[in-house]
Amino acid sequence: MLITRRLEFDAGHRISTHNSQCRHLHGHRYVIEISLSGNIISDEGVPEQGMVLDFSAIKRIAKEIIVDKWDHAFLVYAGDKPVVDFLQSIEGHKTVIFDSQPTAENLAVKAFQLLDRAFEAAYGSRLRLEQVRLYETPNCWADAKREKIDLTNNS
Ligand SMILES: Nc1nc2c(c(=O)[nH]1)N=C([C@H](O)[C@H](O)COP(=O)(O)OP(=O)(O)OP(=O)(O)O)CN2
Ligand SMILES: [Zn+2]
Repeated sequence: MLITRRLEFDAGHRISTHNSQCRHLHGHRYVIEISLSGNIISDEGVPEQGMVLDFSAIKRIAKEIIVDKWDHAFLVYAGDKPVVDFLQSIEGHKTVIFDSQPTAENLAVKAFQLLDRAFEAAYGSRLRLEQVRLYETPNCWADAKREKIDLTNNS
């Protein structure tokens, strides 16, 4: 069985190497959809009877690991030096520095790597993170699927 929980957050970014609009500082209402596979719990009378996992448990982990950290932050590539320097000159600014450009693709992969570790720590082999879908706009999204991404570089 596959279940999915959707959450939303706001963040700023730019793609410093982009050849058009996206090189400018701007923001998005991002949407993240987290899909997990597992068996439906059939134990009689337990709170999660009939569920793979309570959707609120997915929300709790996603908020702690991704949403609360990225929401109202500026997501910036470490190699985008002018912007990194600018953001660091603002005392207390909420900035998240990535080792790659903050495209929908790279953010989906990063979210997958972080969430995979968290769900594995919490639920072991009972559940498996299968996909993280990240919408940058209602019309543009990227899917990080387990079988398609590198899980070795997840620092
Ligand atoms: N493959 C990717 N292409 C682009 C990315 C990306 O992350 N991966 N990102 C951008 C920009 O960040 C940009 O904000 C996307 O905006 P845009 O292409 O304008 O998307 P819209 O949904 O707003 O498009 P409309 O045609 O205006 O509806 C660019 N490319
Ligand atoms: Zn953008």
